Amino acid sequence: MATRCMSLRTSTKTLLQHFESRTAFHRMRSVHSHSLVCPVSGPRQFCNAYSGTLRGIVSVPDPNLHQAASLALDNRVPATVLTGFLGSGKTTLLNHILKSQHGKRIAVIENEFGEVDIDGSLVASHSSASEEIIMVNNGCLCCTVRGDLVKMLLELVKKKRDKFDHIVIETTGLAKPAPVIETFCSDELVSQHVKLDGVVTLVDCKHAMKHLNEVKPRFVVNEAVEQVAYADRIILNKIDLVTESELNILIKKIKHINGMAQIKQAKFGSVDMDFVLGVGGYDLERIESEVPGECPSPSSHQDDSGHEHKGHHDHHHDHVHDSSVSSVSIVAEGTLDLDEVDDWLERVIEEKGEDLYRMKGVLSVDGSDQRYVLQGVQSMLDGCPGKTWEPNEKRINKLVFIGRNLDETALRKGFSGCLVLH
Ligand SMILES: Nc1nc2c(ncn2[C@@H]2O[C@H](COP(=O)(O)OP(=O)(O)OP(=O)(O)O)[C@@H](O)[C@H]2O)c(=O)[nH]1
Repeated sequence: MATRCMSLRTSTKTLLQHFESRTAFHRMRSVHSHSLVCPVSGPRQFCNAYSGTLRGIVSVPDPNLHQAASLALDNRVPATVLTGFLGSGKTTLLNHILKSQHGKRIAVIENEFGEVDIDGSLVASHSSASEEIIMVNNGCLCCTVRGDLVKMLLELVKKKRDKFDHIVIETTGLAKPAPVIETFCSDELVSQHVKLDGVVTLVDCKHAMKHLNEVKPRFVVNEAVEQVAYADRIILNKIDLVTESELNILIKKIKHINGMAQIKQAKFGSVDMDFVLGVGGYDLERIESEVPGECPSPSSHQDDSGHEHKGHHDHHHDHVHDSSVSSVSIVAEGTLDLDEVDDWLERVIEEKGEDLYRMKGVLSVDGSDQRYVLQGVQSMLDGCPGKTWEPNEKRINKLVFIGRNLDETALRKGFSGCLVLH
């Protein structure tokens, strides 16, 4: 049975220990009492949210509870977070989801600013009666009503678990996705019953560029950028309102921010349901198909500041700090010293703090015939051994980082430092 860790990165050698101890959960816990390990097929117990400067593994779950949980198959209910700027088409997509024939019973959590639940009535009037629609009013899920989200998720799974198969959470257009995502990891009870399936971001093709380019005061988050950065799936909606060249410029911009998410174009949120539901964006088992095999912008590209990078396939040019949110993809052949990777990623997380949004990777580890897959959200890391390399297969490492002020040169250097030279 493979093991998995989900941890705040403080102690060293964690990845290595998880890799080496993948068949020995109990041994693992005693060897590395700070780690949080659970079987790959069982429910993730919880992980720890970053809290200020406190960086440590907070607790180890009760072994009995953990064992019981690991025995049960993962029957947690999947949850999709629907995000996107004001008016981008979230409610339109939600109605599409509720009316489509996907065979899933959907519970909806709506988050509406203001006292009148307009979106709720819009959704309710369009959908069949079987869906459960819960409103969270007067606040934004990402801040004031995050506790309400926890309460609602728990109420849903405890009292009505047999009535639905999937939860869709529509956030307000001004919501920051990170705190909502963290709710699924940092709340122990929620993570026992609900698993985050994916973050689906709606982009209003007509107005997105303006919002993405908006310069905010220092320390003020550009929500539109963050919503794109955290997405597992991006729907470029309202394509009927833009020209092809406008659309292409927008796509380039979005891929620069998030080189990992799959993108689809749509009118009135009309996309296949398997693009939205059952994404598995946080499943280590599916990481490999999610990590792109190439750098997202192989040709020369222009960033927000308008300065051009004479890029080429492997981006080996000197890249100064990009002050915006962007993604850096590393695709390179070779084998890595997992111990070094562990130290390096720990340093990256320490240094970047909350500026590191998302990370996914498939690594070739020295001395092992299995891939090592990992993913992270901010300071949380989750990793485990994956599929076996074929005997003659090229061992290509793929790593994608999405965040603010990413120093591509430093990331590439850090990665190279972990390669084993034979
Ligand atoms: N032309 C056009 N209009 C669209 C499209 N998708 C949605 N709309 C319209 O855009 C408006 C806003 O759509 P909503 O689905 O309410 O957007 P929302 O993201 O839920 O809006 P907020 O809840 O205010 O953030 C509605 O009038 C929709 O009918 C599209 O693809 N093309």
